[in-house]
Amino acid sequence: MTDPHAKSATPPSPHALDTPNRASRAEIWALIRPFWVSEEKWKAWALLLSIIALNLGMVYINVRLNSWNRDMYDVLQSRDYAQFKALLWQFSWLAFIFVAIAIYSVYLKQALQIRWRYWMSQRYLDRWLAHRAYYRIEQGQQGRLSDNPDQRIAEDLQALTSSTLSLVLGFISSSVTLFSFIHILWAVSGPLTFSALGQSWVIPGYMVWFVIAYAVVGSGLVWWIGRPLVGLSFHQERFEANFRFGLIRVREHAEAVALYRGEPQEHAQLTARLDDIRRNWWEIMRLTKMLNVAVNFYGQFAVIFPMLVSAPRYFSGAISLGVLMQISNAFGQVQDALSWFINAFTTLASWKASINRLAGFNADVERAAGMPRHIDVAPHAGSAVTLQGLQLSFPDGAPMMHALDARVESGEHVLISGPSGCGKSTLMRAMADIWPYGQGRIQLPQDAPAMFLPQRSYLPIGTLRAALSYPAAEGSFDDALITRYLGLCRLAHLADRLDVAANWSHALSPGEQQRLAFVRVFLNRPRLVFLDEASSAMDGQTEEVLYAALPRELPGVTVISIAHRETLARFHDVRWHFVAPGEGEGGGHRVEMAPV
Ligand SMILES: Nc1ncnc2c1ncn2[C@@H]1O[C@H](COP(=O)(O)OP(=O)(O)OP(=O)(O)O)[C@@H](O)[C@H]1O
Repeated sequence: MTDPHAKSATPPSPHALDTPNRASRAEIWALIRPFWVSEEKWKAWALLLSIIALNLGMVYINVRLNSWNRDMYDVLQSRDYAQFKALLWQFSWLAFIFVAIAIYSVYLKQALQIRWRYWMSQRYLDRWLAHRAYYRIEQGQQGRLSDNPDQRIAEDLQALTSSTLSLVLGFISSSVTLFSFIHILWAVSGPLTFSALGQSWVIPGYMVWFVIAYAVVGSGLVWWIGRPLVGLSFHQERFEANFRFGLIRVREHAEAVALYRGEPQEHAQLTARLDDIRRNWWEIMRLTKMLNVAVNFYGQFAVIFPMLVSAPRYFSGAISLGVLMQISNAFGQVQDALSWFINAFTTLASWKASINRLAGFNADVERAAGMPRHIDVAPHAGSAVTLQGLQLSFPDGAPMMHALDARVESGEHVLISGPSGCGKSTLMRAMADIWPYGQGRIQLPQDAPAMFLPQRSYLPIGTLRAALSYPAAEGSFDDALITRYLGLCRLAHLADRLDVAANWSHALSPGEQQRLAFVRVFLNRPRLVFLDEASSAMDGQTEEVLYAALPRELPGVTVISIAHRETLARFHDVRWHFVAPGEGEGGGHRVEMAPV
């Protein structure tokens, strides 16, 4: 059995960028809204409003610093030492408040972000694990349903929460900055008068128009050059995930790869994945280089541009040095704020992509949860397991098993046999209510807890005690009881390792893992036990010991087992044998019943 990380990962598709699900406004709202009206809402709103207040405080300090800038240069020009000292003090406390606000605005934003992400992730985990959506999404629906639920839950929720906050907070502070500094710029820049076409022209607040033109043209150019980077970085993430997944596969199947001497194959497929990363990375590098040319020229020129355009007024004596510096500073603020709006499109694009993928994931979970169940599995008051007109089909609707009517009395032991691939495990999946294809009715006794043992049991990574107790929580059983059953299942040598944490699916042999699964049965004491070749890796003698122990340790237990070894027949009362359909006879395998 594999590590849970590897289990949850499906091979990431390089086409994951193709997000056919375009989230509607209602879906976007449905994704964003719940947290803000949940039980967490008071803290969330308090944090958000505090952050907004801090951001507005920062804009205010920037406005104060802008006037300070003007005063400082004027004082320097007039060589007024007393005023110079006063301004230095003023700067000190302004800077102190600014630093404090800057630190706490980031800190509170991060706090809000983790609260929101945690809350959303919990909700998504609930939905993914409920109604066995996690299983149905993987089962038979590949290609149609969205890939990588693990990435949706881990990465997209993180991206959604952080990008939404950045966009909202950025929008508010950039709007306020823009409003405040355009106001200042308009007030201090004065009119530009010039002659053209034999006429005299006056442009009021001309710096405002210059900064708008500069930011729109400059940031627009930067955005236009950098636009393909959004897609490329998404691809990069996929390729990285693909590569990581390949490495995990080798790690998880290390023994099989080693026995097959599959290293050259593995090397080739890992190199192919690495090549994808490299190819995409070169594209990213090429674009980043072009982008850096634009960004650096734009940034550097922004330092002298406002001076250049206000120089005529300064040299004509219309404005002081302080005002020149104030214009330059206000120009920078307005330009930054405008650039934010232009660059926000990039963040918006990735935010929208995350939204689309999450909306797709939600739709898949809903579809999986609401998948029509033609096989009705229901509890009933009786003590028998009954199958009424149970037919099994393949996912495409082709018949797998003929209609079956059967009854398993409490305490009865049924052996299911038949050729490989005929549908034995599927019959058990149907009884476990995880196979939706087919029709008919299955009734299980309502007060009889059931336990299904597959050929390879799932062993959680953790202590041996936790693995033995699963699905019950660690600590549910006495050590003395665990030790007794370890002895019964011929695992006494593990008794002193109950507290050892390990990846037990790697540490134990397949036969030991199957014996461990039997310990679980004895500890959890179900009334119904389904064994799907659950002892196939054991030696015949141990297998018989464990089959014999079942009714002795769990008196009255009902056992339905699939097994290939004839020696096990004597532990059963009835045999259900799958018989292949004859020539020209459709409808899948027939099940014949006979006493053993
Ligand atoms: N998720 C699935 N999608 C499509 N076909 C499936 C799926 N699961 C099982 N099958 C098919 O259903 C058939 C029955 O499978 P099942 O696992 O029940 O066989 P089995 O009788 O238990 O075989 P074995 O003895 O080898 O374990 C097989 O042909 C298998 O390929």
